[in-house]
Amino acid sequence: MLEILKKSLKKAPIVKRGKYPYFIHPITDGVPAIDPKLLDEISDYIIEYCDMNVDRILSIEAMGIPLATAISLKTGIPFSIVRKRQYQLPDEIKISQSTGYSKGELYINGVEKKDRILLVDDVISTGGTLRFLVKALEKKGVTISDIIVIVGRGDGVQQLAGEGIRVKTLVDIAVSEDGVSILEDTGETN
Ligand SMILES: O=P(O)(O)OC[C@H]1O[C@H](OP(=O)(O)OP(=O)(O)O)[C@H](O)[C@@H]1O
Ligand code: HPA
Repeated sequence: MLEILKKSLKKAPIVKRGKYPYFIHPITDGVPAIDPKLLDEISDYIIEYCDMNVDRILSIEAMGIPLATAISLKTGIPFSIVRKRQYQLPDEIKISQSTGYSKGELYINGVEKKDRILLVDDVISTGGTLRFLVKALEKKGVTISDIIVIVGRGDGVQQLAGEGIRVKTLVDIAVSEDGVSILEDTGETN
């Protein structure tokens, strides 16, 4: 199950961003290239595993976009993108983004209070990005059917679980300066 994803993760190179060992992978970086077979494998799995009874898929710029596109094409469900750019639309929600290696702002547009959404992203590490996003969506009154993330690393999933936010991952990994290893049977979907 998810063999293309696991095989490709084991080959991911590591670079240091400050002290943070950052793995580089097609799904999390678009580098070196996204194999359509990989996207196909992942999107089929998500459609099978998640509650797809939703009005909208919500993804986060940048690397949530190919995932949401693939799922949208297969299901006919439209998707919105949480952007790093401000639009100054009347209902825009600004949130802080904090990862293991960066800080910035994200801007939510295109979701309505009555919406039921599937939230999809490429990777969770500290959980900083999803924490603020989920809280802002809940405050707006949006219903989140599932939060699905392709790769789990670090303790973000556990941290958020402790705060009542359930994140499903397809594959969990450990990352060191030497490379990526797959943690079998630790993710909720494995
Ligand atoms: O759990 P966290 O520590 O918050 O890290 C996860 C976030 O980090 C990446 O965002 P980034 O803005 O770096 O990525 P991208 O523009 O390459 O998608 C990724 O897409 C997640 O949104
Ligand atoms: O190690 C990583 N690689 C790619 N994207 C990421 N987002 C958070 N951590 C990482």
